[in-house]
Amino acid sequence: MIKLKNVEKYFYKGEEREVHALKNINLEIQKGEFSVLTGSSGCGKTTLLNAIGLLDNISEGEIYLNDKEIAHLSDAQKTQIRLNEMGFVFQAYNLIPVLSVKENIAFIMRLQGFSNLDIDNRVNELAEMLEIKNKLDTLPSLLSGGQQQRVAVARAVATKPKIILADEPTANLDHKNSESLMNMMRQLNEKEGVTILFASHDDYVVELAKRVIHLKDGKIL
Ligand SMILES: Nc1ncnc2c1ncn2[C@@H]1O[C@H](COP(=O)(O)OP(=O)(O)OP(=O)(O)O)[C@@H](O)[C@H]1O
Repeated sequence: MIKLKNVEKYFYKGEEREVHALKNINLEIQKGEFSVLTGSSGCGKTTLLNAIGLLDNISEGEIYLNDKEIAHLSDAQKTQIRLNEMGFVFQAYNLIPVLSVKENIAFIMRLQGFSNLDIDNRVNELAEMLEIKNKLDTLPSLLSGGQQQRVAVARAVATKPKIILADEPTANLDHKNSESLMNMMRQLNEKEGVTILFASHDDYVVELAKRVIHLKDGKIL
């Protein structure tokens, strides 16, 4: 469903100094995969996730989503693809502090114009699966880190996007919460068939993925 062809990314720092952050990346992610991007700090994991998620432009190459080239669309078209086809989970949970947990989960659904009934049903279904049902009326700041990250996952999957991109989703969690978050993402992958691609340098988290993609110095090993 996702295909990268000869993708290159350069960052320019000042006039001459450049960082060649992605080098000739060729990668295919199939529908329903549960994959992790791994490698040491600075190897390009975030850059690659941001490229696939259309959060940053690539310097060369092509990116396809279901056979449609998406890396060279207009900003407005990219925004539509991000909104309608992708879900994002970041290490800082990026929840909206003034909205309840329920409204945070519902946020993207509201942007997409789902009915109140559909929103209620979906929020309840996810809250049950992610064990945050008794927290729906709470503000995010009153939750633990693990609970906040589960809300972020619920928000990302609420509209049933084609792919979830997660950058170090367990970075701020202890071992127990990391394990529980990974199990929940895996459950979502298996129950709802969501394609998941996440970045992590935590060996223990990497082991829980079904496919491991190693990056080193901007290249896939
Ligand atoms: N905005 C930027 N401007 C200049 N250089 C950048 C920028 N973003 C990333 N880089 C460089 O690109 C390379 C890849 O960085 P990236 O953040 O993708 O690595 P990473 O594998 O995600 O690292 P970490 O595990 O530490 O988050 C690094 O050399 C980094 O310094």
